[in-house]
Amino acid sequence: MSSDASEFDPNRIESYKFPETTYTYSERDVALYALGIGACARDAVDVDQLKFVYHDKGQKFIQVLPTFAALFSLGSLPGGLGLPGLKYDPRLLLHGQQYIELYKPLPSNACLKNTVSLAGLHDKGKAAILEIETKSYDKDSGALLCMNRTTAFLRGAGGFSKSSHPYSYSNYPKDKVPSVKIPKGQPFVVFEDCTQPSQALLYRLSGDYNPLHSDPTFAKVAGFTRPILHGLCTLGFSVRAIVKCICRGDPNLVKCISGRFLLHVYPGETLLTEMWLEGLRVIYQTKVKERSRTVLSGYVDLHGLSSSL
Ligand SMILES: CCCCCCC/C=C/C(=O)SCCNC(=O)CCNC(=O)[C@H](O)C(C)(C)COP(=O)(O)OP(=O)(O)OC[C@H]1O[C@@H](n2cnc3c(N)ncnc32)[C@H](O)[C@@H]1OP(=O)(O)O
Repeated sequence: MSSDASEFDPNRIESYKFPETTYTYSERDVALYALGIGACARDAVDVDQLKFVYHDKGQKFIQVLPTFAALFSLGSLPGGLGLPGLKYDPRLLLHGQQYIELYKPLPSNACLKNTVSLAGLHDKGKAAILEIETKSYDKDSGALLCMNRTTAFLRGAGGFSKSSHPYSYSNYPKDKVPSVKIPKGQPFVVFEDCTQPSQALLYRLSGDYNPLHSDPTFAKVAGFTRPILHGLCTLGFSVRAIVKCICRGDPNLVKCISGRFLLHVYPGETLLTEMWLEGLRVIYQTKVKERSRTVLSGYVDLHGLSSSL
């Protein structure tokens, strides 16, 4: 049976072969990203942060924060989500989740080859959930550096299932689904950080130019009183807090990162990142202080613990 080209067609989406893409970045991009997620904003000589924006203490290369890897996922989709069979309103797209596995320390400049595939597609009735997997290889050495699984929550695009059973496709086992239970006890540490009113305007220069984060009229159509912060910016603030407080500034202790965006953040709001340590897993949740609302939760797995902890 042929389907109408303007219809949401899960089979066409599933069979789409994404083109391979390249993504090149320099130390300038690394430093700009770090500033975009608030590094050194409160203290320009912070010993745990300066190395992410400057050749501190004569270091040869600027160090790379682990969440920088998330940029490769959006960078691997230069045409955005214009997939055949995917019918949705781009104004209603929200970032739902981000999952990152890091296999090697990220170089401070590189040319990457990205392979992209569909990781999941789910009909939630009021929304469609689309998951995209990106594997990033160093083009010169061929080494696999990291994998991203990016989840888009497409409001209003659900209801496309053809049977009574809601459509659900995943290319990874269900027990690998990032889920997190926040412990009942007091957090091991809480880190407070202020986002700036201009935070999203700075962060967008790292490559996500969606007007949801900069254009007041667009933001209103999307259902917000003003432009909201990029989810990946909030994730960057939270993981930077974990690198500072638990990894004692060492970005290479981070093995894997998982986060679910629970509520939007307005630029200028204060973020409180609460962290619990369970073995080599840091469970975290981030709250907006002014509204007492949790906006992000997830976990970060570490290779080991800093000896000074
Ligand atoms: C793929 C590449 C393109 C990515 C482009 C990224 C562009 C960047 C955009 C942004 O940065 S937007 C800003 C960051 N994101 C946000 O601010 C979103 C914050 N979250 C919310 O507002 C809400 O959580 C929500 C996403 C609107 C969902 O809330 P809602 O109340 O509508 O959902 P529920 O009724 O609780 O759940 C329905 C169903 O969906 C599942 N689900 C809920 N939240 C998420 C989520 N964040 N990610 C993935 N899935 C989610 C939930 O489990 C339910 O499923 P079932 O349990 O019923 O099976």
